Order: sequence, then structure tokens, then C-alpha cells
Amino acid sequence: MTQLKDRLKEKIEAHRPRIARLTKEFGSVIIDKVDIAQCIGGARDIRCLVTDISYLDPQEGIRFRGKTIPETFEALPKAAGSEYPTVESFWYFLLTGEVPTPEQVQDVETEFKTRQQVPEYVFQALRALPLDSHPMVMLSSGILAMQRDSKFAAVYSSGKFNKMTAWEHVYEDASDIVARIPVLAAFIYNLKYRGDKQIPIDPKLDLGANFAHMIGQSEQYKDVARMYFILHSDHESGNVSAHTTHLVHSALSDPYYAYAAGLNGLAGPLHGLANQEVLGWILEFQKKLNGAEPTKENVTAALWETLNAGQVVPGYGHAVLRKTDPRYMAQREFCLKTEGLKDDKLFKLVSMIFETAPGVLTEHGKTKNPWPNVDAQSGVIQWYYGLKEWDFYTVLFGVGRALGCMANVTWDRGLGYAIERPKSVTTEMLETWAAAGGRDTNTTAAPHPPTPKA
Ligand SMILES: CC(=O)SCCNC(=O)CCNC(=O)[C@H](O)C(C)(C)COP(=O)(O)OP(=O)(O)OC[C@H]1O[C@@H](n2cnc3c(N)ncnc32)[C@H](O)[C@@H]1OP(=O)(O)O
Ligand SMILES: O=C([O-])CC(=O)C(=O)O
Repeated sequence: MTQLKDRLKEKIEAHRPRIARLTKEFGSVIIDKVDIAQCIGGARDIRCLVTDISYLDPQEGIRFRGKTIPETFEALPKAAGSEYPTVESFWYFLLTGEVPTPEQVQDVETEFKTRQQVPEYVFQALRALPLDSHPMVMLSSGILAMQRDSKFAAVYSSGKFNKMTAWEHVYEDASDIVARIPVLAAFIYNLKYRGDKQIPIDPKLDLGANFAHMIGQSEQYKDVARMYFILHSDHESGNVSAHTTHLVHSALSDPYYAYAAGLNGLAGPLHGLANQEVLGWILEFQKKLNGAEPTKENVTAALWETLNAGQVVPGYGHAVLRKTDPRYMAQREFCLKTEGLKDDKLFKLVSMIFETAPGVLTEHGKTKNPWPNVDAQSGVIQWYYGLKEWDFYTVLFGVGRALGCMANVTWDRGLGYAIERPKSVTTEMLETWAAAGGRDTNTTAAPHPPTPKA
């Protein structure tokens, strides 16, 4: 066993009695209620998922293992010669909740080197897709294609599945996915946009730096990759990509099936694809400016044009957050401290939208949160460093999100969480309960819709 897997074993075994006690002794304690609006409106705010990997406060934003973004960046060991931690150190931290020592980080780096080879047949499968397939289709297909390597599925089908040790095989798959996904993403980038000119892995580099190397990027981009993957890793359990991954894995589908499904959710424009939409929106607006400076007036007019056309302003609003996303702020601070980027035209436009959009959205009066989310700020950084193919941006998100989703499925199995199966009701039932002022929870029998007459 590696140091990380060993430590994780201790952590999972120490945690199990807490879950057992909660279920056995306090299982009937009520922690939430559900109203009709929540039932129709996407289960918003219903507390019915458990994770210790991250927690999202509506005002403060995300904490990874109890730490805010600045605290996380501060606490973790840094990559050599960099202000940013390696993704490997963050992976150790997400899984165990402990800040690793430099030796423990080195151990994960060494472990990832043995895991990061993507099988050749995966590349062949992706080459068989039409080149104009969306890169998220390629990423999701690539992950799914690797399912034949699943150690969890192999153990299950061999008849040796054991509930207490199942997490160990999930950990193996999860680690393989995390180590391989940047290599897969770099392959897709080179296939789609660089005429299939592939760059081999540099075994001396950490995960973020190697991704930068494999897409032919600059030295400075290595930190961009590390920062980006860490910031996009996790956002508690209810978001579409994390929840889908958890749901699919709850049927004991292995991590490859589960994460391919999660990626398909991330590809939605209201979720991860919003970063691509943001860049598209900004460039369209810039084109219309025809060389003129962005001002509060012309940005206001463009925002209203989008809203009046019945569209959402991409990168603004959030299902849970009610303040500016700290991931937005972390990336904005990166821009402000980076020579060249802080005076970049597109960054200035993004800043002007930040000054303007919350007021416009408040006046529009629909969204519960007029502030920017992570997607409003991420694309401009990629664009500045020359990664201009914005339909690729959600792939970057998918590389980062693998960290959170894979840490979560490892713990899901460690704690033996059940197959997820919420109850659905009919519209007629809702109407009956609406008329009665609520559902009588003392009766077990629910009103059934009348049997249609023959
Ligand atoms: C990584 C991420 O996934 S972060 C989110 C990325 N997505 C985006 O940036 C897309 C733009 N934003 C949105 O569409 C939404 O704010 C979401 C999907 C993020 C959250 O949706 P909800 O929880 O339903 O938001 P909320 O309760 O505030 O929505 C109320 C109304 O305001 C509208 N609204 C919300 N955000 C916006 C926006 N940015 N622009 C215009 N209208 C908006 C909703 O469409 C909804 O309208 P409706 O009543 O006509 O259906
Ligand atoms: O939390 C959400 O619903 C969406 C989001 O910001 C994320 O998944 O990163």
C-alpha cells in the first residue's frame, strides 16, 4: 500500500462508527422538510446528501476540508519554484483532510507516474470520432472507453466483492482516473487543434506542469493549470456533476461509468459549459464594439439585449451561492497580480462586466444571486495564455472536477453509502396535498391517481 492509501484506510475505518451511530441511534432525527416548490424546483436547499470533502456556504463560498481557498493555497506544500501547490498535494488533502508533508506529496507524485499511461486503444477510439465532435464528448468517451481497466468492476464480476474492502478498488480506479485525465485532455487538445501533433509525457513533471507541457504551453501556464484544477475540483455534493457521479456510483457502477456520467452533466450550459458561453458572449460583444472602449453604458446595453432576448447572462447567478464566488475572486486576484494580464483588454472587459452586471441583474429582478460565479473569470486567463479554443474550457473543468468526484466516490464506498433512490410523486398528489395544506405524514398510504376508465 502507498502512504496515502494506508492513511486513508485508517481514516475510513475511524470514520465508519460515526456513520453507524448516526444511522442506528439518531436515524429518525429530522433535519429538513420538503415543500412543493422544492419538489418542482430542482430539490433546491434540501439537506439530503453527506460529504466531508467540501462544504459550500451561500455567503462565504467553498471550503475544502474546512479550509477557504486562500487557506488551502497557503497550507499545502508548493510545487518547486512556485507559489501554488501541486495537484498531487491537494489530492492527498482532499482524500484525508490532512496537509501532507513534502515526502507524502512526493509519494503521490511517484504513484501517479505509474498510473498515468492512457491505453493506446483509447486514443484510437477518439481518433475514430468526427473531429468536430465537442471535446466534452471526447473526454467523456475517453473515460468510458477506459472502463475495461476498472479494478472495481473486475473484483465485482469475480465474485470477490466485499463491502468492507470495496473502497480499496474504487480508490485504485479513482487514482487512475485522476492521474490519466490530464493526459487524455492533452491528447484531445492536440488531436482537435494541433493537427494530432502529440507531445509525450514528461515524467519529471507534476500533474499540472505536465499538462501544460503536453499542450505545448509556457512555463507560466504550469501555475495556471495547478490553480485551475484545484479551484474547479469540488463544490460539495449537490452540483450536477458531483451529484451525478455519486448517483451513478451508488448503483455500484464503477468510477469510470460514474465519472463519464458526471462529465455529461458538466457539459450543460447552466453548469460547466458556462465558461465556454462566457467567452463566446464576451467576444461577440467585443466584435460589436468595433474597436471602441467598453464602458458602463455599452456593457449595460449588451446585458439588457441578452436578457430581453430571454437568455441568461453566462457566468452570473448560482443555485446556492448568494455572493461573489471566491473562485472568481481567486482568479481575479491572479489576473491583477500578473504583469501583462492585469492590463489585458479582455480582462478589463471582464472587470467592467463585474462592475455592471450585478446592478443590471438586480434591476431585471429574477435571479436570486446577481454576482459572478467561477465561470465568469476562468476563460479570460486561458485566452490570455493563448488557449483560445474556448470549446475546450469545459474539458479543463472536467480535469479539475475529477479530483472532487473521485475523492467522493472513494469515501462513498468507504462508508458504504446506499443506492440513491429518492421518492417521486404525481402532480395530482401535489394538488391533493396543496388543497389539504400539507401531506398527512401519519398515513403511510399516499393518494393514488384514479385508474383510467377503459
Ligand atoms: C460551475 C457552475 O455550474 S456555476 C453556474 C454556471 N452557470 C451559469 O453561469 C449560467 C447562468 N446562470 C444561471 O443560469 C443560473 O443562475 C443558475 C443555473 C446557475 C442557477 O439557477 P437557479 O438556481 O434556478 O437560479 P435562480 O433561482 O436565481 O433563478 C431564478 C430566475 O432567475 C433567472 N436567472 C438566474 N441567473 C440568471 C442569469 N445569469 N441571467 C439571467 N437570468 C438568470 C433564472 O433563469 C430564473 O428565471 P425563471 O424564473 O424565468 O426560470
Ligand atoms: O455548485 C453548483 O451547483 C455549481 C458550481 O458552482 C460547481 O459545481 O462548481
